Amino acid sequence: MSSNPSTSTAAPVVDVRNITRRFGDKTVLDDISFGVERGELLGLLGPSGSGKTTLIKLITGIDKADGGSVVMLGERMPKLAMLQRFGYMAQSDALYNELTAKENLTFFGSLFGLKGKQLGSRIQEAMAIVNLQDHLNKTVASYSGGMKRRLSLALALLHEPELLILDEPTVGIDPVLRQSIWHELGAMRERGTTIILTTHVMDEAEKCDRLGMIRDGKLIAIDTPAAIKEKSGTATIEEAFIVYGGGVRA
Ligand SMILES: Nc1ncnc2c1ncn2[C@@H]1O[C@H](COP(=O)(O)OP(=O)(O)OP(=O)(O)O)[C@@H](O)[C@H]1O
Repeated sequence: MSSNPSTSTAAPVVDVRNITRRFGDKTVLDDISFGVERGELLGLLGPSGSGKTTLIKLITGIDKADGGSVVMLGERMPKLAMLQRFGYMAQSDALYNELTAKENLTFFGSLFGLKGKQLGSRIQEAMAIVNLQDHLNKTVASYSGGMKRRLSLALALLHEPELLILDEPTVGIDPVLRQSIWHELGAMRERGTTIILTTHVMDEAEKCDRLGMIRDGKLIAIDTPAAIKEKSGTATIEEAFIVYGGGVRA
């Protein structure tokens, strides 16, 4: 892996180096390093409170590390101008409830520089991906929790960013739609989109190119799901997590 992300075509899309984040006297992320390659789908897996969202916020530049660095697409984060270069879906939906889905999409689309016919067709495409095309003109206040998650995902996809950062994208989404969203994420990855997401769901973890397993703020393993299982001598990711996290290697 290149040490200079701005000069090599093989440079990671995201390069996290020795990241540490503390809140008060609590170390929430402890010396985490990894790179994400172009077109890779990296899953971050870990129990509640392990530090996944904190890590995502540091990558996006919403939060700043106490130590270490994040370089995204060759730029040291945080950097405001980078907001247009990636799509971000936060854990809690950042939507205007009193506006319709279309108005939300139009507003965020214009922030990303989309307008006219292009904006209109992107709105249709993004809403079709999350199967909300029939609910475009409803106010967000009338949406269910799962519909709001899906609209948040449509917003993150709207400007076809080269990097997608999704914090628990499929929470509250039924299994059928979850599968179709994963299908779409796979298609985007095939087209070269780099995807970083967090998940609690083990069968989703299996679909990632690589998995970063986080426990108590430490990256306890990062590898392909197959390699993680092989190295831990386990049949499932869930078991591997226990082996890595608890140190009770088979
Ligand atoms: N702004 C903050 N101030 C103080 N503590 C925080 C802050 N943000 C996060 N934490 C703490 O950092 C730890 C990691 O939180 P984080 O939200 O990153 O975990 P997570 O793995 O994303 O959990 P979940 O899966 O439940 O979303 C938790 O103990 C949390 O209480």
